[in-house]
Amino acid sequence: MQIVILKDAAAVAEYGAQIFIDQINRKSDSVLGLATGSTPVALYQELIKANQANKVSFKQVTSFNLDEYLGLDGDHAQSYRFFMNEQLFNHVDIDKNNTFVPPGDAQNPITACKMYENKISQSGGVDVQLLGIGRNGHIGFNEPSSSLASRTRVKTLTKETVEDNARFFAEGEFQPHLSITMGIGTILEAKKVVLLATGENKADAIRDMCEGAVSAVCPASALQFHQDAVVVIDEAAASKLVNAELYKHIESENQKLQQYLAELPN
Ligand SMILES: N[C@@H]1[C@@H](O)[C@H](O)[C@@H](COP(=O)(O)O)O[C@@H]1O
Repeated sequence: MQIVILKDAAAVAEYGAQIFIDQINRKSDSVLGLATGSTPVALYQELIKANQANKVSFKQVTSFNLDEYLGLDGDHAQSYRFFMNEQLFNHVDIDKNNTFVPPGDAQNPITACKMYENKISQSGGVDVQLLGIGRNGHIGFNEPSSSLASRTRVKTLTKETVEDNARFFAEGEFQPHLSITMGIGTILEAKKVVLLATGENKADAIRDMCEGAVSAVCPASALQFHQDAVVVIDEAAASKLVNAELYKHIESENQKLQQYLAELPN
């Protein structure tokens, strides 16, 4: 795990966005795994800015979102499809036909999950997967106790997650307690994974993910098994890490190495 600790949320968004921009500029038909929640919004803003400044083009990009509420169709203002359109897709040159979000309105959600998995495989697999993290360590909607080998499936949300996400729903409005989410096994197959977290309320989850045992109690800890997982966090989210100084030291050494490699003659 590469753990990058930056001063604030704006720096986290910029750093994360640059990974995606570099990826697309290296491979124009990249397959991106995308995430919702409030944390990625600033990263999406950076991508929109870069697209509008012609620094990156999404014309040949394909995307797969992590998850969706079961029971909401894509026109529902709280659906993750709607969120992605509003926060990113409507503002960049991506072909929306190449953007996939699990169908929250599927008549048969079990079949829909299998089809979603097949679609990811047919696309060649995800090149870079963006992730946020829930306060309880969930990724996508893989709540504690999720199998670390799980595939895309229907998951029940915990009371904590329903409460955390209630802020987006109007009082009395139907709020789903079920979701369709990529599994942890699905996420681990992405060639690269970038997890962003900001703010003190994520500090426990970040500590458990990076320094705790690999366990279904903290689903994000499965990323310890990923060969190329980058955790980009601000000082507040890093505040409970025992080895924060070590990670900063490694990062500064890593940057010197990158600089050295960049200056090597071809
Ligand atoms: N399914 C999403 C997750 O993918 C996201 O990581 C989490 C944290 O969201 P936020 O970034 O708003 O804290 O919220 C939801 O539960």
